[in-house]
Amino acid sequence: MTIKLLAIGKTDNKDLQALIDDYQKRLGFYIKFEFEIIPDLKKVKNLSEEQQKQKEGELILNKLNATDVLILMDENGKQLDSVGFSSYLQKHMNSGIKRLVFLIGGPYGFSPDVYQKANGKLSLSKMTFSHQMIRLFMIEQLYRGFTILRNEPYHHR
Ligand SMILES: C[S@@+](CC[C@H](N)C(=O)[O-])C[C@H]1O[C@@H](n2cnc3c(N)ncnc32)[C@H](O)[C@@H]1O
Repeated sequence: MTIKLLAIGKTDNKDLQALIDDYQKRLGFYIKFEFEIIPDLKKVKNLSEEQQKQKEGELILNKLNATDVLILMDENGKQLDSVGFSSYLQKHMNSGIKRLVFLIGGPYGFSPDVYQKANGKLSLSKMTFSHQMIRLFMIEQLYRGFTILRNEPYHHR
């Protein structure tokens, strides 16, 4: 199985990018991992929030394969602890799917079309994080999940 993390908007912050690069590299030792950024929309001044979400949604849906399992990162989604998340990953790997896609929305969240296409929603907290920071938190949780599955001494229960 491949895990893909799809997000909207490039990170300009070099420190954040360096941490993402570090965890992305570590995660790559455990699983085929793809991280793709859809560039921010241009000329958004004249677009309402709804129109912006709709356009982002079209770009997102174009990136998906028919067989992908799509999980939206959403503060109102299902909450798991890290051990539970490692089991969640194992369950998806056992199910024989080709690619598990975790999607991080833009500043205003997801369009109705994207919600409709989703197979599930996952929350990292009831608090809202920036669309830039959540990608680091998610990659770290993926890495942590695989260290738990391998019984490696990164996660302390
Ligand atoms: C600034 S938030 C958007 C918040 C917006 N109110 C919404 O309706 O989603 C940007 C993106 O970060 C992700 N995100 C932020 N906090 C999260 C959390 N606690 N758990 C999971 N994803 C989160 C979601 O993918 C969200 O679409």
